[in-house]
Amino acid sequence: MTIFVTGGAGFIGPNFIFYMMKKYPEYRIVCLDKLTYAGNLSTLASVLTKPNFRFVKIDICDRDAVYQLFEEERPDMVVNFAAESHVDRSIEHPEIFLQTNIIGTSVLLDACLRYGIQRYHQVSTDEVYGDLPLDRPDLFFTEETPIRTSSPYSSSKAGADLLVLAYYRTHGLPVTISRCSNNYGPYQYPEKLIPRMIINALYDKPLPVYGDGFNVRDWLYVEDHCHAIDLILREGCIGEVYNVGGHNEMANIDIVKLICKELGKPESLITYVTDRKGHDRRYAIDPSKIHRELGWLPETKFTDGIKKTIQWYVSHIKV
Ligand SMILES: Cc1cn([C@H]2C[C@H](O)[C@@H](COP(=O)(O)OP(=O)(O)O[C@H]3O[C@H](C)C(=O)[C@H](O)[C@H]3O)O2)c(=O)[nH]c1=O
Repeated sequence: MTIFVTGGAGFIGPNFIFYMMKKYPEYRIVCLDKLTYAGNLSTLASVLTKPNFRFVKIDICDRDAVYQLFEEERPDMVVNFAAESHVDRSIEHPEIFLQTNIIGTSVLLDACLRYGIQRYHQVSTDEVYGDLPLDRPDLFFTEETPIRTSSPYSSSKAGADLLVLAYYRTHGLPVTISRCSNNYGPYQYPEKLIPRMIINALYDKPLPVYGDGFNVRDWLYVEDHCHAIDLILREGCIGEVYNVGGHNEMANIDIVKLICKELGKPESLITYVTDRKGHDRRYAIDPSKIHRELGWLPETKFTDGIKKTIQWYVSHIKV
């Protein structure tokens, strides 16, 4: 079994590589990564010299290079984590997001068609469903919730999802899609809420909270997400979408206060700043489909996951 993991030097990608190499030591993993600002080859140091691992610096938009790699390796599966993922950056530079997230996906799909594949899995996001109001805690995103994007980032991810489903319908390509909620854990680039707040707090720098701080996200520990993708690869139905959520809604301000408390830092570091344009209010996933069909549930309690995450950053940052 050879698996291509794109975006494997980013955040969720390397966590998935470690998860799979530990669980399936007989698999060959080929990591494809462009090494953008958010990628870091040293993350993969512990696996780089393993005989069943190969790293290839490659842009998934580079059709010739991608085809060449498919020719050499003939992968059985492709799991596509490669994406520009930061909403704020997508507002400033949408074109990079359209390029990597849509064109890159289309190149991978074409390569899968050309060389044949057992499974193409697209790692997507709950942001394709838009947002939910704060005063309707009874509402959740299901797989039937209409696509209704807010940002260039989520629009590019929705476009990619539609393309993936079109390759299933048109060509019968064996695809699956997972739409996850906000991930947290080790190796996340510190532009995202949790690592940014941990690192700023460690340096006693201001903690910039957008708007009123009451926007809600549904936090999922990255290892639980990796487990869900593994299950979808093995037992998921071709052509299906699975929502993967932490069932763990929290307001941003509560997370920032918790981080201050865990690190023994004063809440006076918290600074309210101008809100993100088009800022989604609340994300909340109904994970009942993946639970019912594949038996998956998030296992990591937020109180444990956030402690592990803080500990990881503390041990990797020199203050
Ligand atoms: C960086 C930052 C963020 N925020 C707020 C904005 C959001 O309400 C929340 C989380 O923001 P973040 O940018 O970490 O993540 P989202 O915009 O929710 O999107 C994330 O989760 C989904 C599922 C993806 O698919 C995205 O790729 C991923 O970036 O904290 C602040 O208040 N201050 C800050 O400095």
